[in-house]
Amino acid sequence: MTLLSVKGLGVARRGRPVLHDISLSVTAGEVIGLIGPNGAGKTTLMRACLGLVPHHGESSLAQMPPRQRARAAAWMPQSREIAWPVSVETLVALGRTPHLAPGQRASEADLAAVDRALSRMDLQAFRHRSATQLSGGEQARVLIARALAQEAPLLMVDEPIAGLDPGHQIATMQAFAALAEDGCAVIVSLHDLSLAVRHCTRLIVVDAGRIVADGPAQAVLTPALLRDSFAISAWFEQTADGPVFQPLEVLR
Ligand SMILES: Nc1ncnc2c1ncn2[C@@H]1O[C@H](COP(=O)(O)OP(=O)(O)OP(=O)(O)O)[C@@H](O)[C@H]1O
Repeated sequence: MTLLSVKGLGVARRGRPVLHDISLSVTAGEVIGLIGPNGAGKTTLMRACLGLVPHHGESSLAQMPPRQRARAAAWMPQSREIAWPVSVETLVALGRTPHLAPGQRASEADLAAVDRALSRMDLQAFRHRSATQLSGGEQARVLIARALAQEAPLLMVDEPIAGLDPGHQIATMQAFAALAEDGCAVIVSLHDLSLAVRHCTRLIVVDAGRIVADGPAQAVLTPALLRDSFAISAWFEQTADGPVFQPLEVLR
């Protein structure tokens, strides 16, 4: 099942084109790692797909009315700001808003979705803590949990694992893989190519506002692409423990 279809998407910022002619489709079961150097256009691409920035071209999500879109896709932006000192549980429950009519209280099913999200992000012990009093990494996990609680078919997350400790980085990527196995899809932007290689079914490389590669890690992360887009060399092997990727040198 196709969960996102994009054709000829482009974005200009302050009159300068930053995204050019992007076409892609996302299918249930995929964990797509959106990778590329700083300023390449990853955030802009996700925001344009969601209709959050002016764009030209087509995105199936951008065309939906906001309420329908919020049920079709959950979005966790890069900004980690939590403004209100509400409990973790209350904040994560906000993820259920698209499923509630105005004034409607959360049902047993909504509370169960909140529990699942807290559990997936290892936050049960934090349930009653004030979200503003958590560490940066803990707050990031709360915001991921809020997006998970939405239980939308497509999850779009912008650098969700930045600032998480190694165990929670791996567990978060595994949670995304489990969602995909359950028939959802995930688009995750990230800079950690080692984790991208191990946990994503597909990598999309954005460079200077264009998709320059799209496919399985082995086909995408060639020495030439790593040199041209990331200016690095790397060691990349299929091992008995799965694919292992280690950046080695800067080539510039
Ligand atoms: N509001 C804005 N006004 C002007 N230019 C912008 C704006 N937002 C983004 N840009 C520019 O658009 C380009 C793409 O930015 P974007 O945030 O999408 O990159 P990114 O790939 O997500 O980068 P990073 O890995 O550093 O988060 C950059 O050149 C950036 O400076």
